Amino acid sequence: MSALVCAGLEAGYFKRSPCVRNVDLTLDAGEVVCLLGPNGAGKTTLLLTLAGLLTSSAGSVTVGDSAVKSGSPRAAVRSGLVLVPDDRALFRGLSVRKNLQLATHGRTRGKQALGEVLEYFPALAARLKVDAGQLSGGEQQMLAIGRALIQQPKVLLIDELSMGLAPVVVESILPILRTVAEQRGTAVVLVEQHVHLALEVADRAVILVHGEIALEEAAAVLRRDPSLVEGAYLGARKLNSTSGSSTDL
Ligand SMILES: Nc1ncnc2c1ncn2[C@@H]1O[C@H](COP(=O)(O)OP(=O)(O)OP(=O)(O)O)[C@@H](O)[C@H]1O
Repeated sequence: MSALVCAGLEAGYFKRSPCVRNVDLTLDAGEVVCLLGPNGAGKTTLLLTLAGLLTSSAGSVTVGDSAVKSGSPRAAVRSGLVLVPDDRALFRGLSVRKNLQLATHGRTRGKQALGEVLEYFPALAARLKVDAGQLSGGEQQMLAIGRALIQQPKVLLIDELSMGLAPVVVESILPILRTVAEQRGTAVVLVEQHVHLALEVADRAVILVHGEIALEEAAAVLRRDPSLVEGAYLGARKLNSTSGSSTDL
């Protein structure tokens, strides 16, 4: 059974002009998919819709064998869809420990889950008493991912993992996601601007252009032939040459 099936998904901010259309996406348990695409392609919109923070105007989302109610963050989390948003949404004035403990609220095995997170991110174990706002960008991202992992996601959605981070920091975090996917069977959808780094850890890439899937291909194929990625992006740039994409191909 697939971890996530998204069929004919359509969503956006205005009724008659969806900015994500016809999205069919299936992820197996333990699979890491990087969601790529130029600025404004609809990557964040798709993740927000999967996380129930936007209501879809068409299509369906299924996690395991359960249909997920659209537009309900609570239903999404209960189904196992957990989002790490691009702003990380940490409680900056609370300690690392408190941020993690809050995520254990209402969870059975909360303490064990917290311990597991510290095993994935030993850097956080040394910073438990420090306020989240005092952490480095990389540590904040680890905390945001750690907090999401405490929710025991079946599907982990990570938006702009590298936002504000040096590539070397991104390189240290990405393999941990791979390990999480392999050890826990968590499916991961990763939005990442450093395309070559994302392709190193992903099984598959999905390239969104103007809200629709323009290319879906095994990461190994795209690593061997990056021109396929460039081709999909360039198609978008021809139509939108002033957008100033910040993506690092
Ligand atoms: N809150 C909003 N209200 C109205 N339109 C929005 C809103 N957020 C995004 N959009 C528009 O929706 C479209 C898709 O944006 P989205 O942020 O999903 O793209 P993205 O692929 O994540 O881009 P980026 O890489 O720049 O973050 C864009 O045209 C954007 O201008």
